[in-house]
Amino acid sequence: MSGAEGDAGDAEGAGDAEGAAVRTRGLTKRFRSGQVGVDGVDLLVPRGAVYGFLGPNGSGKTTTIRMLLGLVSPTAGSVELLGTAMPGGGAEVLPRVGALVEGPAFHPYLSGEANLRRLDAADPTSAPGSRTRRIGAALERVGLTAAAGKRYRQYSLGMKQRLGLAAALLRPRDLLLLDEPTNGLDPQGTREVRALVREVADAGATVLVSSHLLSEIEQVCSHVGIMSRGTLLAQGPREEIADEGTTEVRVMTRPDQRAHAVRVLSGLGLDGARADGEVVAAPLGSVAVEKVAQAVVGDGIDLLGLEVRRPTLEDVFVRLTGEGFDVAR
Ligand SMILES: Nc1ncnc2c1ncn2[C@@H]1O[C@H](COP(=O)(O)OP(=O)(O)OP(=O)(O)O)[C@@H](O)[C@H]1O
Repeated sequence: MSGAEGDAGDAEGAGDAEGAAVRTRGLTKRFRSGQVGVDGVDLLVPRGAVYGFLGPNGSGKTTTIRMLLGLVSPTAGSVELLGTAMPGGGAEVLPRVGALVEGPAFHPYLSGEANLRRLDAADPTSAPGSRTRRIGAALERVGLTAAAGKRYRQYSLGMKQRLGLAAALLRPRDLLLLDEPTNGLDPQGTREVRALVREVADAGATVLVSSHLLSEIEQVCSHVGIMSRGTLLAQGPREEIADEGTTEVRVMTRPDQRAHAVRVLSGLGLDGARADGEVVAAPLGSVAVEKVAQAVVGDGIDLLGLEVRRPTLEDVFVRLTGEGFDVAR
């Protein structure tokens, strides 16, 4: 795992920093109120990554994404998108960047389709001749074809999110920055967003996608960054981050045999063996799981089940912060 504390050596290991799609150094935002929303964040999103930008509500994800896009000016620190310094290089690089951020400028009385038409027409680099086809394709990709003619103000939150995504996808992008794209979507919509993220990544784009719901996004990410209270606690390839957690063995026995099972596991050198609800659990360490099974059965305990539980990102998050992650809406 790359420590987020500006450990350049580790951070380079997460990808070629020169070829990073997003690179920030010491990115900081102090609001007028004096509150520090983002504090010294060194983001490194390698090209081609799907980077899950994870953290509970209020941890600083939106403010960071807004600073990446030049919508909020940092108090300190620097931003590079696709190798170009922001905000100075915005005119050059932003056409290659699609963004979904809260409150996009959609007109409430125009239909979804008419809104996209306006946005597309405002883009000096988009060809008018292919506009209708481009808009139709974007609406189709986000599943809004049927609601294309409905006024924006009549859209549900999920439909608004989809239209925001369609706007981000109006043209081919090298980088997509999506702030909470699954907000307001039902499970089916959430699955569709994941599929869409996979699709644009497969086509070669880099995607940074924020979420306060780990479970919604974790499976689609190649990399993750974990935010808490304005700081980036960890970032790197997802597998490496998850490996920082502890693999546990969980033994199911009859209730009257649990204390006995705890003793057997402790006898194998598994420190921290304990009865945990219906099971007896312990960090597995370097002990092979079959040894655990043999020892339990060998000592006359009825082994009703055995599970090896690999650490999830949520376990890692809880260990790093001492706090729970939002797991439900
Ligand atoms: N304009 C502002 N003025 C003062 N404080 C702000 C402002 N914008 C955000 N904050 C504060 O900065 C912190 C980070 O907010 P931010 O919206 O970046 O978090 P987030 O991780 O995106 O959360 P969420 O998932 O709820 O959007 C919060 O404590 C928030 O209240």
